[in-house]
Amino acid sequence: MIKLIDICKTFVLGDQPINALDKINLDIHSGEYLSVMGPSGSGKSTLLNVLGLLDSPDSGQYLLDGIDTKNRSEAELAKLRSEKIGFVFQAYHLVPRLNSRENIELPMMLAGVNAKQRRQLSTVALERLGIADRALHLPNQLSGGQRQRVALARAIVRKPEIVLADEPTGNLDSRSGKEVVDLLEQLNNEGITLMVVTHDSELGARAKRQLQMVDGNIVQDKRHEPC
Ligand SMILES: Nc1ncnc2c1ncn2[C@@H]1O[C@H](COP(=O)(O)OP(=O)(O)OP(=O)(O)O)[C@@H](O)[C@H]1O
Repeated sequence: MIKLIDICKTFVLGDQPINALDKINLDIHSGEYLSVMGPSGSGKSTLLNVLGLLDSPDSGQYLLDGIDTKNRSEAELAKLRSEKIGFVFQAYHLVPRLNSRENIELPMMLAGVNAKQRRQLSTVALERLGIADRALHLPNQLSGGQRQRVALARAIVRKPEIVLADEPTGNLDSRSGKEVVDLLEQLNNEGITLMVVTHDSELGARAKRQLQMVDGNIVQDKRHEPC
């Protein structure tokens, strides 16, 4: 489903180049559940951003469902993103002046989905995430856990093939965090590929495949042995 070949991404701060991704090679198959761990600055978020087509690599090849993502226009990338990828971020990234339903519908609106279909899909997502009674609330009228549910509803509303989650429980208390993880894992059980970046070793250990990054390299790629 995903193939990264010799992916490099360098940031230059002053005259100091930083190899955030240093020749990354990675194959991800449909339905996998991966965690990405590693020290701060090791390249985890950069990897997620490249996978999510939010950032482009400087060199190397990224194939998504066999499609070479290189030299694509922003419109083509946006289409691929909206059809195939859902994002969940630590800071939720909800639009403050839009209510839950509007936040969930916003990416569909930008993608040109008609109002009736948007309404149908957002209703299903709101119910699925247990926040139907919060449809008209603004983000600042919601708890952290509820905000993350809205963000999750927005991520899955168009049934993406892969959900990329960057510290999805980072701002949540342990109970809300567990609920969000349970929801993500349910999605994975239904076949969605799931990749979670986390500093939380307990959360990372739940994934069936665990990647460890150091200095822009994947230094460990461990799979759970079945009992
Ligand atoms: N936009 C940018 N400009 C300059 N340097 C950047 C930029 N984004 C990331 N970096 C650098 O690239 C390296 C990798 O950053 P990245 O955010 O991917 O690490 P991370 O493992 O996700 O860290 P953390 O766990 O702290 O979130 C870091 O050294 C960071 O300072």
